[in-house]
Amino acid sequence: MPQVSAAQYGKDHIRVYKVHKDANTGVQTVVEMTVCVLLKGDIETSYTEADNSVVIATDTMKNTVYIMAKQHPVTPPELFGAIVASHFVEKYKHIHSAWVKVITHRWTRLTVGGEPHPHSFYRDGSETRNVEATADEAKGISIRSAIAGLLVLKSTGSAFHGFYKDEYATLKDVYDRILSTEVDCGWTWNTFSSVQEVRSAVPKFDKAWESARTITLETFAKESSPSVQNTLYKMCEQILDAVPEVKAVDYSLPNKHYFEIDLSWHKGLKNTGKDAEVYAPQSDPNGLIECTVSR
Ligand SMILES: O=c1[nH]c(=O)c2[nH]c(=O)[nH]c2[nH]1
Repeated sequence: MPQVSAAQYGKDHIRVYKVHKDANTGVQTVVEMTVCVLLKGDIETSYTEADNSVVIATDTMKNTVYIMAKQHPVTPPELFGAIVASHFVEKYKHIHSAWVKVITHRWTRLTVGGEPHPHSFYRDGSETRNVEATADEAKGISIRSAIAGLLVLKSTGSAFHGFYKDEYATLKDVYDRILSTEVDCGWTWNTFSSVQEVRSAVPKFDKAWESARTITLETFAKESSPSVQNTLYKMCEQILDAVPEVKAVDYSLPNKHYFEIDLSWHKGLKNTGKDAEVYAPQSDPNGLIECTVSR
């Protein structure tokens, strides 16, 4: 007899924008998010018996996100994610776990004539601040905060040599290479027992995001990198040091390769090794280096 061994459902790509208007100064502040909600619980019969009585419509989930955004702060995203996730497990007896992902997009205030503009913004890059909050009846609220889509490149200060060589290996040791990656860096907080506890931690969330971002960028720039693996580990160590309330840090780093081009066929042009100037950026395949470092 087949049985449902795992099931969750929800609404993805709920796009929400919220503006805060300061009545005294006229300064407006905006937040744009893309939210995903996935619910688990006693919902098997909706799959096996077409029993829709247990189904909170995904349309209802979308409405709920709008209402929560109206009634509560949407920043920091850790708090908003926890509020939305907890709502579903508290409101519906048969829902035992809710996973909410909040992707916050960048709207950076424009500077006009040297002054911050009161209501105009620009998208400075595809980087996003992401939060996954899971409210679980039994386990409390777990939160993973992350930086995603942060594209970086260094034109020197990276090497890769001494790797395993056998009859399948063709890559040569390289002592000076281009290193480029799109950072996905996450940090998982010690579990919270309630939304109230998340609320008490509010000042820590922005600070942790700033620390993780600065550590990532500065280590990437300053470190003479022997491999993506080792540079990534050094970033994890520093974030664990900087944010005592997190229990684990993870990175997923694609290695975006830039290949040298031998142009010697054209009038003996030198364009390899120390003479390399023109490279061919590769879109695929790419290396993918991942690691989680826990205390
Ligand atoms: O930093 C690197 N790590 C690898 O595991 C690897 N593999 C590879 O081909 N190039 C690189 N670079």
